[in-house]
Order: sequence, then C-alpha cells, then structure tokens
Amino acid sequence: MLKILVTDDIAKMGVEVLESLPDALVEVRTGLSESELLEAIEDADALVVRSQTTVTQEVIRAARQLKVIGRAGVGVDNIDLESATKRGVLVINAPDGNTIAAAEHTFAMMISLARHIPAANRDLLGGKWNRKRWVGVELRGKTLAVLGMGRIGTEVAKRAKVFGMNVVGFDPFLTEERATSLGIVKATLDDAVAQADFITVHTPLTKETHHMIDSARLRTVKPGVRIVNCARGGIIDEMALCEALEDERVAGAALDVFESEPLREDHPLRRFENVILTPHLGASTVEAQENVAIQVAEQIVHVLKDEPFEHAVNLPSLSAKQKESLSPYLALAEKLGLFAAQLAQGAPSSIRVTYTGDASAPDGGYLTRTVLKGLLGFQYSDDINYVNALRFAEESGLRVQEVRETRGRVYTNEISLSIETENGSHHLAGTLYSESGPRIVELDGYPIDMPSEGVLLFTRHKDQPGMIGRIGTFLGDAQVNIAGMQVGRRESGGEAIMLLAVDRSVSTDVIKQIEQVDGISMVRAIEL
Ligand SMILES: NC(=O)C1=CN([C@@H]2O[C@H](COP(=O)(O)OP(=O)(O)OC[C@H]3O[C@@H](n4cnc5c(N)ncnc54)[C@H](O)[C@@H]3O)[C@@H](O)[C@H]2O)C=CC1
Ligand SMILES: O=C(O)CCC(=O)C(=O)O
Repeated sequence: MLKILVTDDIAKMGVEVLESLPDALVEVRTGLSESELLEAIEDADALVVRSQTTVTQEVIRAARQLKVIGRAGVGVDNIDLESATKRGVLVINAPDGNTIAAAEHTFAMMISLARHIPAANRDLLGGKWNRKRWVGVELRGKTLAVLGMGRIGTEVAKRAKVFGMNVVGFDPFLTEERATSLGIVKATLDDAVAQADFITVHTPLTKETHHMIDSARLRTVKPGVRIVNCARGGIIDEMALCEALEDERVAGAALDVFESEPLREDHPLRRFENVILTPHLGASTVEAQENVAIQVAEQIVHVLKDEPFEHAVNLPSLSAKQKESLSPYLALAEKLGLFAAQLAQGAPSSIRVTYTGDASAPDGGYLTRTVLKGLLGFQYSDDINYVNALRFAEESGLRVQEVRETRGRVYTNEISLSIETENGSHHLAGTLYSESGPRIVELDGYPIDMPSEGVLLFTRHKDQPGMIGRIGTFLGDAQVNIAGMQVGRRESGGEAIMLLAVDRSVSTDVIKQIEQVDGISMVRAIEL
C-alpha cells in the first residue's frame, strides 16, 4: 500500500487523480502542526503541498520512504531542495497551471493601484462619496518594467501591450529576438527601474533576487512609481519600501506575497492607504487550482508507477524527443554501472563514461546519473537514485567525467566505463542491439559479446590447457549450470579471460575454490 499525504488544500480533482492509483491510501490532512507533520510523513511515499506547508530538513529526515514531493504550484521555496536531493527525494511542481491566474492577479493589482479601487471602495463602504479624492492615472502610455520575463512576466507584458503601455523587460534569459517578437524592449535592471512608471517583479526568490528592490534601488526610481509584487516576498525589501512610501518616492504598492506569511497584524505595510495587500491569492482561481492539482497529481502517479514523468525540479529537464532517444539506453547504463561495481570491488576514485555514436546525444547527464545509480547503489546504498547519484559521487570524492563521441568505432552506439579504484582500474563497454537488447561487448580490453543480464562469472587467468574444464568442474559440482560462454586472449600462453553466463548464483565457497586454481588471477561473480 502506497501512502500519499496531502497537507495543503488542493482541488478535489487532484485528490481524485491520486486516488485512482491502485493500492494507494490518500490522506488529506491540512493544518498539521510541525510535530503532527513529522509523524504523518514517516511512512508516506509521496507528499503533496501548496505554499502553506514548509518542508524542512527535519521533515525530509523523518520520512523513511518518501519518493516524491509534489508542489501544486510553481514556487518551491517552501521545500528544502538541498535536503530532498541529498535523500534522493524527487521534487516536482506544476509550472504552468497557474500562470494566467497570477498574471491576471498582477494586472488586477496594477489597475487597482492606478485607480485607487480598494481605497475608494473602503471610503464608500464607510459612508463617503468622495469623487475628487480618488483621481487615478491611466496605464496607456506609461512604462512598465517587468523584472523576470518567464511564464508569468511574459503574460503580464502581453496584457500591458494591449493596454497601450511601453514595456521594458529585464531577465538574463531574455533575448533581443524574443523581446522584439513580444513588442517590448530588453533592458538592464538599472535602466528598467529608472524609467518605469510601474514595476512588477516575476522572478523566483533566490540569493540573486533577494532584495533585488532594496533601499539603494528605490533611490533610483522615477518619483511616483507604483510597484507590484505577485511573485515572492523578499524580492522587495519591505522595510525599504515602507520608507520610500513614507517619503512619497513610491506612489503606491500592491503586494500579494510577503517576507513572512501570514503578514503579521502590526506590520507597517498595513498602515498605508496607498498600499494594496492580498493574502497570497495570485493562484487562487478555480481554474488554476484545478490545473495545478491535476498536473501535480498526474506526475506523482507516474513517479509512483515508475513511469516517465515531467516537471522535476531537482533533475535536469529534457524535451520529449530527448527522453524518447534516451530511454533505450537507461537499462544498458544501469547494468554497466552494476557490472563495474562488482568487477571493481573497491571504492572508486574516478569514473569516465564515454558515449559513442547514437548514445552520444545530449541528455542532461541522465545516463551518467544512471550509471552512478548502478555503481554506487550496489556499493553503498539502495537509497541512491537518479536524484542524488551525482551529489553522492561529489560528496564521496568520486571524480566523474563524461565524454561524447558522435562517431562509433565498431558499434553504432556504445557506452563505455573506465573506472579507477584503490585496487586498480577496469574498463568495460556495452552496446544496444535492436533485436537482442543490452550487451556487454568489452571487458578489461578484451572484446566479448554477452547479454547484460542474469548471473555471470568472470575470470582472468593464464592461457593454459585445462583451465576452462577445471572451472566448469567446480561449477558442476555445485550444481551451477553453464548457459553461455565467451573466452578471449591476446596471445597463446599469455593472459586470457572467460565470461560465463550461469543459471544461478555462485556461492562464495565456489568462488574461493576457483581462486585457488593455479593460474587464476581474478574471479568475479556478477549479478545483473
Ligand atoms: N502569487 C502567487 O500566488 C504566485 C506566485 N508565483 C511566483 O511567480 C514567480 C514567477 O513564476 P513563473 O513566471 O511561473 O516562473 P518562470 O520560471 O517561468 O519565470 C521566472 C523568470 O525569472 C527569471 N529570473 C531568474 N532569476 C532572475 C534574476 N536574478 N533577474 C531577473 N530575472 C530572473 C528567469 O530567467 C525566468 O525567466 C515565481 O516566484 C513563482 O513562485 C507563481 C504563481 C502564483
Ligand atoms: O498555492 C498557492 O496558492 C500559491 C501559488 C504560488 O505561489 C506558486 O505557485 O508559486
């Protein structure tokens, strides 16, 4: 039975998708205290949150079998990504389900600021009819600076154009071509802020964007600017904003998100009549909540069913085409890693993975993660997976190198590993035949051809009469049937190798007996 814990309010349709997973127990438990969450997460396989639940290092540590955390929304700043990655817990989000809701909320905030709608409404409800006090400004002809031209920033920019605004965009990934096609001007942060009548921020909260709008920046604004934040609290320094509102450099601000949520009752921002505050409502539309809940629930179901999934935050993202060309090589890469672990039998200090021919297409490092999953998963812990394999390698001092060669020398595709350990170095290679699947085609410099599956016995020995027979006798006495055999040598009487496919595991006792045979230099039982 798989347990899926949902700790924030998500749309019912998302819960239904989760419940469609056979053998799943979906527990919706919102408003948990920290200690209740620590207890509830212990036996959960998946956790679904919005922004209310803070997924700390302690929460991730308390989870004994957590595979995936799903964020029904975009921002994952409430999840300790570093801890999740270290523990091999996949984090996924729903990146575009609430884009329009957030863009429309931003626009509602901007228009409300321009026309004093909340203040006029308050006044009127208080019994007044004050037409002179609430004279606004038009958006048409004004300059809007959009800081962060991702999904939401782009939708805001498009809407602003329709309202007749001049839009300047700041984003390190905004190209001149894209800016031109959107009818906006690409600008630096300094230029965008200095010329804007309205500023709206749409970046994630990161080390770089934390207090991107601070007191120094607020001294460079056009007097009378209006500022909107529907992205993340902390991008604008709230205290600096209060000062700028106080001395009227800023004519108004509209904020949906705060440095600390919920906004405390005595927060100075609550004192300004020209400040509009909403309680993190950017994504709160029926449509957006259904979209993100369904999107994240579907991906969680895929993850738990071990099917291809999308929107991983702590794995490189791949296009559908990349995924398609990569998938046949995953099994080969993992088997090679597993083979190398049993061949090398020692802590690896470096590994070079060479992808050749059709296997060399860029893959965001997925295949190397897969090789490492096989290698380190066997040597260290079953908990090593695609998510934490590279991190684990880094932390254990394993140097990882990737080489890509577009033209195959012998095979149309090949993955080869060169691995150094305290006990020496090994080299192996595999290829994928369309008709017979993954095969091992090279071992320590000897060409061979064997399916990479089942139980194998590998020996290095002196090329002399009787070796194969004696090894065969030990196996026969132990009732181990030989299903296939490959031998190789460089020169008569020199070193030779043998790779046997056998029908069942070879015991340590039998390995020890074979090791005693005169002329044997290495024996390895390998289970793939
Ligand atoms: N208020 C709410 O309820 C909601 C808030 N959000 C928040 O809105 C923000 C934007 O979301 P999306 O547009 O979906 O994300 P996105 O990932 O599509 O766009 C973010 C953009 O910010 C840019 N960026 C990153 N660092 C930057 C920097 N230092 N300077 C300038 N640009 C930088 C990126 O290049 C990217 O283009 C996120 O913080 C998200 O959490 C999203 C949905 C609802
Ligand atoms: O879950 C929510 O309503 C917040 C949405 C949000 O902030 C996000 O998606 O980044």
